[in-house]
Amino acid sequence: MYHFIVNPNARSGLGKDTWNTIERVLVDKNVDYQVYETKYQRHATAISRKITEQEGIHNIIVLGGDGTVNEVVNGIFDLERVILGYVPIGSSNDFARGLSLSQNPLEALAGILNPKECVPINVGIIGYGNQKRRRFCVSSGLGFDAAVCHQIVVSHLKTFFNKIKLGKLAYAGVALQQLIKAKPSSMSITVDGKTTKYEKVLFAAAMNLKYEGGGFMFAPKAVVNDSILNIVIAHNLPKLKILLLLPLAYRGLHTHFKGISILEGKNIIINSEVPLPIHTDGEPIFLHNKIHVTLEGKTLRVVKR
Ligand SMILES: Nc1ncnc2c1ncn2[C@@H]1O[C@H](COP(=O)(O)OP(=O)(O)OP(=O)(O)O)[C@@H](O)[C@H]1O
Repeated sequence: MYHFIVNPNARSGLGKDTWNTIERVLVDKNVDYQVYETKYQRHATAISRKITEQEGIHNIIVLGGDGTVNEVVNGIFDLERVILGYVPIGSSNDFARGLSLSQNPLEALAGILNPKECVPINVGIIGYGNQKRRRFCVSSGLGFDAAVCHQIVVSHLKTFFNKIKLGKLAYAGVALQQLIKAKPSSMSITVDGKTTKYEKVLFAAAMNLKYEGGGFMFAPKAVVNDSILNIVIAHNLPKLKILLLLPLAYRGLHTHFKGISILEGKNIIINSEVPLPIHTDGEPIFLHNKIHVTLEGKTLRVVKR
């Protein structure tokens, strides 16, 4: 039995259309499936928790964007008892990009129904506030990148630009606006017990996969199942230089420049002098000074093709 968790609203309604196409194939092929459409924020977490609380191995297929994958993974009761399939239709698709999954829905479905390769992936955990925790698959961090995610959610720009198939333009516009507003902060970053102080940090992100923000290859050396997180720190950078580095980051070339530091480790504590927005897989969480990032002990199997 395949459990499809579908965000009909992903990419401003494309989720529903894609599901209709997928469902025709499932009916045609006589596949045993159950569909659950998400109706509100975090609904996908409740659905996946309910499915995975049952005994046995569960085939869960997510149809949505990175945010829906994040919500589903946060609901999984036991990571080792799930095989996750993914039909990516979000605006960012960094999870699919980082794992080199097909971004063609029917091709992705064919792989899910007849898998040739599954990859075990590490799952990150961010701790913040009063003992709150969230899992992530792509990245989690604080500062500028999280501020962009916040603003995207409150501005409705993404809905408009998605409708005219230019979702990425919404991110570019908001990123520019947030860059102008950004006030870099001092941070002390402890990785596996070693603390380094950084001045004027624009953002610090713990990355499990290479890409975030809709295709920025911020961590070119990240490997999804090496049990190591890459911590990308952008610090002491004039804003004009950041504008020049962002396009280079699409190809991972920003790492050659002063002001970009990348650390590696699995137990990370970030203390910021001022409270900053934080995010998990692009889903915003409000302002915090301190985060603790690490990895789950168990991996999650994802159908690759
Ligand atoms: N029925 C719904 N109506 C409105 N929002 C929903 C609904 N179902 C889920 N959501 C919320 O939509 C948000 C974003 O969804 P998702 O990530 O699937 O698509 P996206 O934003 O288009 O893609 P991406 O995250 O890759 O940019 C999630 O935070 C989720 O909680």
